[in-house]
Amino acid sequence: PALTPKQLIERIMEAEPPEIYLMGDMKRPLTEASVMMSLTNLADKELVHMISWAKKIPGFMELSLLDQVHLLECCWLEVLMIGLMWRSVDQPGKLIFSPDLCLSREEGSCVQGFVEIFDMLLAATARLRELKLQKEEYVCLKAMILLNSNMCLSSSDSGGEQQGRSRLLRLLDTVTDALVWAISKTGLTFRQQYTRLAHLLMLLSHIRHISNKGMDHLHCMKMKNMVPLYDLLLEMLDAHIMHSSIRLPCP
Ligand SMILES: Cc1cc(O)cc2c1CC(c1ccc(O)cc1)=C2c1ccccc1
Repeated sequence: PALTPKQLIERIMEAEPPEIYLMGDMKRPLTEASVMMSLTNLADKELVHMISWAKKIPGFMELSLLDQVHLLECCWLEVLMIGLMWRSVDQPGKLIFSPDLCLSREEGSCVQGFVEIFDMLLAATARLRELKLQKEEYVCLKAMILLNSNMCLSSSDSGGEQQGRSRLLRLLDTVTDALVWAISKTGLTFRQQYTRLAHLLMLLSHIRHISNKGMDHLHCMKMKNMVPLYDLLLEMLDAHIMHSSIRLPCP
């Protein structure tokens, strides 16, 4: 039986991952190495929760295992980043990586090449604040990032693949219906509702852009042995590098 938009949102809200504490792992003073070490430590923990989050999204488990892996490989940093933005929405000028790891852009500048990406993250976060993003809208957007990451690593176009693709698109439509439902609860006029839908969806292209910049930066950090990427993270990073055509030289 198909879920109503309200029921789908309730299921996705329940799937939300817990807040991760670094447990005092953040060594002061901040150095490039200590920041990247802490972010790697944090992200590695978050990825474990991200996988169980995805499996709780109704319909995700019905996709082929290959599709499930491809979607997560493609969007994991986008999902981490929209989560970061959501946690930071009430604290202008700061990025709340975790309750015990908040960085200002000055502190971020201690990592070479970080401040440009920080500013993009802070600007996108300011946009969420301006839009007064609701949690119901946030969880729909995050699920759309996963389902819309378009299997950028899509395999051959066999018959099964076509069936998988149409199932994925139907799933994406159910989350779109849930987002439209969440927006309709904000008491806006119809015109204001579809304008808000456009504003929220346009944010997704910024998040993809910031994630691509972050992935390039992370790759350079890895090449400089700045981040001890753990197995899961290494696989995720390598999947991106393997499938990205042009690799800019590390600055
Ligand atoms: C801007 C930038 C540049 C960069 O090189 C790396 C990262 C980031 C942000 C970020 C991040 C981590 C956790 C989050 O919850 C949200 C974002 C990471 C990062 C670090 C190590 C492993 C994985 C991801």
